[in-house]
Amino acid sequence: MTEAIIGLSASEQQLVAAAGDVCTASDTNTLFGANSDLPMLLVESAHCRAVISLYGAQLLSFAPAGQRDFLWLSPLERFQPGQAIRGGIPVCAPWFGVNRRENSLPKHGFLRNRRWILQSFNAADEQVELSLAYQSTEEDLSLFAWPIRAELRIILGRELEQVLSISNLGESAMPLSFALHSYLSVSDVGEAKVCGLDQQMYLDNCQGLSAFVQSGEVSFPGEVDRVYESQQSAQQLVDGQRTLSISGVDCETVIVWNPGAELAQQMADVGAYHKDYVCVERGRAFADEVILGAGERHEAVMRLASVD
Ligand SMILES: O=P(O)(O)OC[C@H]1O[C@H](O)[C@H](O)[C@@H](O)[C@@H]1O
Repeated sequence: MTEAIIGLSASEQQLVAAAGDVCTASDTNTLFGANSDLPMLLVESAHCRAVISLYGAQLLSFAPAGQRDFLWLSPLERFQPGQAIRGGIPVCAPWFGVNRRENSLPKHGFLRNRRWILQSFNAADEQVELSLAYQSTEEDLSLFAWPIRAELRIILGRELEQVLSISNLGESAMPLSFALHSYLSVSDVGEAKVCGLDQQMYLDNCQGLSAFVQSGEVSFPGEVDRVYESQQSAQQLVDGQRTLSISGVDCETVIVWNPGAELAQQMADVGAYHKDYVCVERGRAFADEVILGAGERHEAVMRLASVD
């Protein structure tokens, strides 16, 4: 057994071994030269290359063959256990942003800071599909009173699909908000535009969540932090020669975020690299929050595709 798979359980190692050349168990030191050894999966198929962190069930890199990475991962990231990884697609749940009932709780819930379990891996001709799961612990109940089970299916082909499902294992109705918080790579945030939100109402998180109406495309002259509720259609991130489409099912809240130069300077893991990404997130938050009855489950799908 090599050092690289020490962080995996026996059943995870079996799944990786059965996948053959398509999947390799690795770690943050091997892949990113970090001073840590968080377990990572490297997927290399005929159609794409991807890196998945078992901490947070976080896809960190996804590049279809012949294309540049869809995702941004901070070059300053240090991959320390218990700290959210800056980049890729963090799973923010069971609440999004500041908890609106108890604002002292950690931002964006706890799922992005937990070790998920690899529960299946299937490689077919056109795509690779893996699923990761997390079931909340006694410790989590002090943060969120309802026990939950979360499952994330990651489907990797020439496009990317993520299916997040969260079940309420408790005995009473549970408030759920969440986001698949995609950090999308751009060549220059100053030139990037997000289309598909014209004339939509948004809550401006830079102005105390006051409501405004979007006029035209979203551009990024400085800090932008906006929440568009109840969006049924797709958005497009236009970045020079590349356009990415972001769409979803049962995740109608779209969050568009870039901290801008000034705020980024105060973020140790962003700094000048804020120019290299735009977040176009999909989830359910604010007016789109879900109330899940005892035993109920919510499933959301997000798709990212290049439309060049
Ligand atoms: O720094 P984090 O906790 O990862 O949050 C990063 C960002 O997430 C979302 O996009 C929010 O709308 C922003 O207000 C927040 O700054």
